[in-house]
Amino acid sequence: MSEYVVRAVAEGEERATRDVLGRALHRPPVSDEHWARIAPAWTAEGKFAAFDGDEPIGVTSSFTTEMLVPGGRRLPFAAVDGVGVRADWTRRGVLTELMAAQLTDFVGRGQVLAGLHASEATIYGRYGYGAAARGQIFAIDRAKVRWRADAPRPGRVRLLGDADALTIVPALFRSIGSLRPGNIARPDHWWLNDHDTRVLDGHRVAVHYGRDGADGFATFVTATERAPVLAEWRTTMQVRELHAANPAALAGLWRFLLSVDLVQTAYANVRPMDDTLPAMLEDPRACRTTAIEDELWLRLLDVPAALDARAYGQAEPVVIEVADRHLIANSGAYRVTPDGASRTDAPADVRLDIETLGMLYLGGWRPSLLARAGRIEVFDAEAPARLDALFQTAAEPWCGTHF
Ligand SMILES: CC(=O)SCCNC(=O)CCNC(=O)[C@H](O)C(C)(C)COP(=O)(O)OP(=O)(O)OC[C@H]1O[C@@H](n2cnc3c(N)ncnc32)[C@H](O)[C@@H]1OP(=O)(O)O
Repeated sequence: MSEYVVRAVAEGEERATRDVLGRALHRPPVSDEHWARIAPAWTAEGKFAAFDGDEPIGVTSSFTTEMLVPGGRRLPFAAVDGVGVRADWTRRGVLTELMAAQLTDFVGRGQVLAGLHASEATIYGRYGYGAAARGQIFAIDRAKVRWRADAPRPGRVRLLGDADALTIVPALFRSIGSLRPGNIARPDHWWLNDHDTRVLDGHRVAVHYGRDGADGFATFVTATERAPVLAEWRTTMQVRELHAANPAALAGLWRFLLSVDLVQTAYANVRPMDDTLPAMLEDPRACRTTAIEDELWLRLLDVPAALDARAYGQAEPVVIEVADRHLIANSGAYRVTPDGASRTDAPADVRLDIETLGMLYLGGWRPSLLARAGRIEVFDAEAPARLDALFQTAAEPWCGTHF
């Protein structure tokens, strides 16, 4: 008999499962006050846990929303927003069982895609998640910032009071909408949960107003410390969120953030790979990319629906053979054409697994690179170049919502 049982979380078990996650992530148990705030966002729905008797020892949590895919369609998306196994139960297959239960549940509920932000890049590939979108971390030396004369002309930026942020920003995020592959809609409860990027507790919120009203916002924190030797004060800024509906709003928010007095260095977390900031500066080295990180891991749950829903570029069709050892029904050959994709009995031009399909689905990787890396097995030497043309996207994918 197994030492533990994996099952859906029931009402009344929410807080205990939240604490399992917290401890796995090295956070203290939630206080009563903290729980009162996040409880509406941590319901039993979409959660599976492993139990040793009555005690939860591992959990995987999710919520459902929609994701924009290349071409503009929005697909049912399951966001995996919390995974943890208690330290004395790791490496015994608990996560593997939790993932299997969760994947089956997602398919049963008609979800087409699933995604997550990974604590470590070595965990989720085995369950079919691929690193679909990457982001860059900027370190910006404010003293070197000079704007090019041809940078978009901004509107006006204003700082919101704390009380206004939670009413104005969620509506503004909705009105900006999904603009690039990988963007998701944020359910109301997202704003209650304690993500790194939330608009709560000490974040300052800047809103950009263009000709037609509010069209972008940024949230940031600053920290000041006295350098030990010269005893100079040093202030750094962390830009947590920056969402803009158009290039002028993006330029306006960056101009504002980099105009805040006394800040020496501004850091921005996981910006899209095609953020225009460096190209708007006289000295692009004022904005250094200090790291490139995987941002969104994507898992195709319903391969036929997902492949047919996205748009493709112009190229001769390619037959791809997909292998999915967890959701076997996805395995098989698909003919990808500029007009869509469907199952076929034709011989495959390339073969790849579901993780690699997750990597290339949103357009964040050139299939020819993945073929050269050995992740795509090639039977027709011309096929990788055709796949590049079919899967290319105008904008780099980016989720932009931490969950
Ligand atoms: C979406 C998110 O929430 S990201 C946050 C993920 N959570 C954390 O990082 C919290 C700390 N870590 C943990 O709680 C656990 O170690 C987990 C959840 C990452 C893994 O749980 P486990 O129950 O140990 O995983 P399980 O025993 O099923 O391992 C399955 C396989 O993954 C491997 N694996 C598991 N975790 C890791 C890891 N961190 N690094 C590398 N390999 C790993 C195992 O070695 C095993 O490999 P095998 O199939 O070749 O034998």
